[in-house]
Amino acid sequence: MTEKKGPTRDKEEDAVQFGDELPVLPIRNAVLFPGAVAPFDVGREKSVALVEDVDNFPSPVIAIFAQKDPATDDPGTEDLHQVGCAARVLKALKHSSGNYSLILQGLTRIKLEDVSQTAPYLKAKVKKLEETGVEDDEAEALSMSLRDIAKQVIQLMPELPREAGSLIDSIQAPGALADLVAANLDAPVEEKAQLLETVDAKERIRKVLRLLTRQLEILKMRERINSQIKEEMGKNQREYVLRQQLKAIKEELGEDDGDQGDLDGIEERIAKAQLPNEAEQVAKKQLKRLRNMQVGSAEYTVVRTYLDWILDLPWHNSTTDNLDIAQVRKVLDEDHYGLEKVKKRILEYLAVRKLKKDKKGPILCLIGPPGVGKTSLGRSIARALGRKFHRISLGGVHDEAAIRGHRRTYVGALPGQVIQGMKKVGTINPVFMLDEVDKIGHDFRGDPAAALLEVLDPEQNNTFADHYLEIPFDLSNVMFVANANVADPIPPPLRDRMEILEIPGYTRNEKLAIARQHLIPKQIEEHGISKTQLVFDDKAVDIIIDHYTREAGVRTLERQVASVIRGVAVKIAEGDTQNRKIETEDDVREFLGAPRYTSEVAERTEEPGVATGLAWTSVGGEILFIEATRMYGSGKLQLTGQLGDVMKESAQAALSYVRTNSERFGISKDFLEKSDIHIHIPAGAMPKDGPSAGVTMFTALVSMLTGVRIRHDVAMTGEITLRGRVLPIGGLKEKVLAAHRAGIKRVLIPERNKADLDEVPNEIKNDLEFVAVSKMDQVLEAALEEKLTPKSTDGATAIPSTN
Ligand SMILES: Nc1ncnc2c1ncn2[C@@H]1O[C@H](COP(=O)(O)OP(=O)(O)OP(=O)(O)O)[C@@H](O)[C@H]1O
Repeated sequence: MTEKKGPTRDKEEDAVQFGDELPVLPIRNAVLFPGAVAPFDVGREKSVALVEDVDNFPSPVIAIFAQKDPATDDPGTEDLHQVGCAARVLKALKHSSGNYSLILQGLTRIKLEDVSQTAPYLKAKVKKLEETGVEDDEAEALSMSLRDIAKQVIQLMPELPREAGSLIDSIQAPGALADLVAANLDAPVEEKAQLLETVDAKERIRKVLRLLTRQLEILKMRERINSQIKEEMGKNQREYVLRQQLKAIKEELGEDDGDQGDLDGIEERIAKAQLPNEAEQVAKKQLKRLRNMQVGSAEYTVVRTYLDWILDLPWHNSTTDNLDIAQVRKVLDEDHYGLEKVKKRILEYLAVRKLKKDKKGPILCLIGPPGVGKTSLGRSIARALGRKFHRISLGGVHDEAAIRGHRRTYVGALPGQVIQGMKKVGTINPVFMLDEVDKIGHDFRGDPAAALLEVLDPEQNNTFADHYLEIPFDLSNVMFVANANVADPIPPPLRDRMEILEIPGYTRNEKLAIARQHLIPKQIEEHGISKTQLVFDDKAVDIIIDHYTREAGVRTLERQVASVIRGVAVKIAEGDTQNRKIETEDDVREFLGAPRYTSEVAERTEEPGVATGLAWTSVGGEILFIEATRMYGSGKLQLTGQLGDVMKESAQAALSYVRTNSERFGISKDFLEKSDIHIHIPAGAMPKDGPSAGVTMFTALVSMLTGVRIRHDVAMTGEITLRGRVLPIGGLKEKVLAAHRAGIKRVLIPERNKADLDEVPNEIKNDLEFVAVSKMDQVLEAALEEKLTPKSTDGATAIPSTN
């Protein structure tokens, strides 16, 4: 739309007089409409001749016809559209080149008729075409919509002059309005020529409306696209400008904006890292992505972190194993006292590894109560082999992702503990300790045990797939060692892959030796005290073991020793130069306060009706007291102390056996007639179950009913039957150790458990008297202070007034 409009179109053309014959000026690529004022450049020979002759015309009016084909240089009438526009030459400006610029004002539609002259320029007869079409309501309505749409178009075309809108308002005649809009339409010459040919005003408006509406749609679309682009550009531009500013500020402050350099650094690292093929491909691809990303965007950070993970992993780094078995034995002995069986098995395991290079072997799993040195044995194996050590705690792990990581699509995703551990140790062959495999759980987030199986399986673990990493990682050189408190809860598929090595609790003498040889020297050194400044006498260590700890392992013992040493350290730091020897009860009390545990067996079993039993828990063996009492009632048996079903049933069985044999034991046979019996096992917060307390409950009942006390130095364990037999139980070794710790002298064990005594250390066996029993009568004989006298009369034992 390059034409400029003249002012309103009045009936001026009618005033213009022109004869039938007019000089013809062919124009290319444009159509002149009546009422329009437009500039034209004229350069063709004939056209220049025409312009130069204008002054000789009776009036400066010429005929303008558009060429059909703009390429025709010397058009005849057949090359022109047959409808054109008479125009007045308002101005003719001659250029130095000889060309002219004309300003023409379109006057009226004309039709080309006969040619009267072809040289020096075209002249032809023309016929004025009168506009047809009545100015009725329809014409009015059509021009209103034309005005409307034209205004919308003007709004969307900021390049048009502001007055265009008011110009449209000022033209009333529908035909003239159609011409005005047609002249300014963005349409091909062919279509404009057709508009010029349409003499009927209403018809013309319709055609213009069609073209204009199309233009409006195109403009709206352009607007939409523009605003979208602008929006995006705006965001990018803003970020770009801010980044440039940030860069400038950093430069001003002398800070290095090393992102690009950073990426070059990564490229170098990839080249040097000798990654496996797949990892290298991935790393290169990610680096390429990174280079095309906005530095500091969220995505950039994610990719950058991922690349760091790939590059930080030990794909090749390894330590050389020291498989000198004698040397390994020396290190294990240096770190741990005793544990002969376990150490022997570890040495065998390593010896096989030395001879047979394939890495398939069972996973060693150390099982025992807390503080017996399971974790520290793992550390010791690593030290002996010269490998790095890493510990993964599985206690309470419910989620598969803890082992195998989260997919990178998660916000804040990370690899699982295995890959994290590999990065931390930095070698492909560390010793990995899987802590507390018995505490592993599973829920809706997947089964960590299944993931762990994949980690441990030598068939699969050379291509371990972490969800975050997504590149296979070789774990086949890792030596896995597991530990747990008890074997039962370990998921069976995992247990199948493991070779269980049991570490029972320590005896008192072993604890003393461990303290003397390991814990005390280690703690003294850790606290920066010299060996002369502080000496522990064995007697003091015994006191700590007996009165300040009650455990199967040595963790509390180590803590208490450390407490004493800390106390001494404070004194030394305060300027006390005196060398100390911790020897007596008072010395210990000075640093540890009053004793925590006293032997309560004697005290508890002072009265009839209390028996000492032996239990086995995940933290080792324990002694427990079973109390029985009787009160007025109607023959009910009440059981308290959080007992499981099996234990309750064994209490029932014990009572039934007493009832069946009451008279033999010297108990009146109607002892239940007017009384209730209550059996309680204190330490009620701890759930207890299993049949092995049957013997103890039976003994407590008989003692209570006969009034004969149980020997305070006797403890017992065993399951009972209604026929009075004693059946074997589990965990004998732990139970015996617990009895020994509690100062018991005589232990009653089921006959069929006698073979298990082989596992009990000799020093303990020497301290204790074992009575193997197969019948309840034997139990009573060995446990009660007095022999029972059978009853032949009906005199029931009195119900105690207290209790
Ligand atoms: N036989 C031993 N010789 C020397 N030190 C020992 C021995 N047994 C345990 N210790 C020491 O006792 C402390 C506790 O051991 P550790 O932490 O390995 O126990 P743990 O069995 O792994 O316990 P948990 O099951 O609670 O993890 C460590 O300092 C360890 O060195």
